[in-house]
Amino acid sequence: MASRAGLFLLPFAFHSPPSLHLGRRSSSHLLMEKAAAAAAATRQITHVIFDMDGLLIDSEPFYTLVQEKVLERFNKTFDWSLKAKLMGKKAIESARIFVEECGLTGILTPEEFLEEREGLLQELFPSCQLLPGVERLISHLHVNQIPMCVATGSYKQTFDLKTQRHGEIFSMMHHIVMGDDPDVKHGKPSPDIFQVAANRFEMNVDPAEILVFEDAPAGVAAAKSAGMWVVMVPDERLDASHHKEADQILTSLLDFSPSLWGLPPFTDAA
Ligand SMILES: O=P(O)(O)OC[C@H](O)CO
Ligand SMILES: [Mg+2]
Repeated sequence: MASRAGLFLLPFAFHSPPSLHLGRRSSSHLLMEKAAAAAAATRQITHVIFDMDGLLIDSEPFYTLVQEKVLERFNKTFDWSLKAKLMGKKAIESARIFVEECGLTGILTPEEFLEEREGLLQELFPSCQLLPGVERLISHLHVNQIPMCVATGSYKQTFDLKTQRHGEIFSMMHHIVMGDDPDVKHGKPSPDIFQVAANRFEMNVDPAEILVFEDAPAGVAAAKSAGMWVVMVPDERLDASHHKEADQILTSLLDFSPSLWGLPPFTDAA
């Protein structure tokens, strides 16, 4: 379980391929290996890819609220074990899972569910706020000229609604890849969206020099399949069994330490 201190580094030697995991250790082992891993960190991160929903902006509670509303009509309840399967996926893919898992096949089609959900979300999305630590980290990476981008399962239409108040932050991104991008054949947990995002940086980037920030199990799996490192910032209601694949778990981006990944350290005391 990630320590409440917020920093939990899975034990691995930084020079090993990011997909190699040694599994969990006791906490004392962890602390030793964390120090060893940090000291042995030869892997320099040169580029960063951010997930969006639930990582940069607080849109996930709106998805939960609306999905609860839809289920109320059928006297069914929504829970986090289902949410864990939906997060980060392309809209139509998560809709199919929702209808099937909730036993609504033949009653509500995924397309009908999406239409109802997106209709309810239209009013909520414009009030999406940035999550803690986002503005500080993105501004810091921008000032230090670290290339970064966004890779989100959100479609363009909902992306514009969610980000309309945060133009300055998203303007610091080199590019933004969305769920309805024609080059993204499969949604997370397929690696497609992170591979497309990596290929759109100015220069060829070794996936092992890319750090991904994600909140969802599907996103973490996609980043690992793409051969990248991944910091997971999960909602505290997400069961810890979904944390396994991440290279680091944080309770908030406020706890992120850039120098642990070879990135320029924060200079403010914040
Ligand atoms: O990839 P994310 O986390 O920005 O999320 C995408 C949403 O789940 C879109 O439906
Ligand atoms: Mg997300």
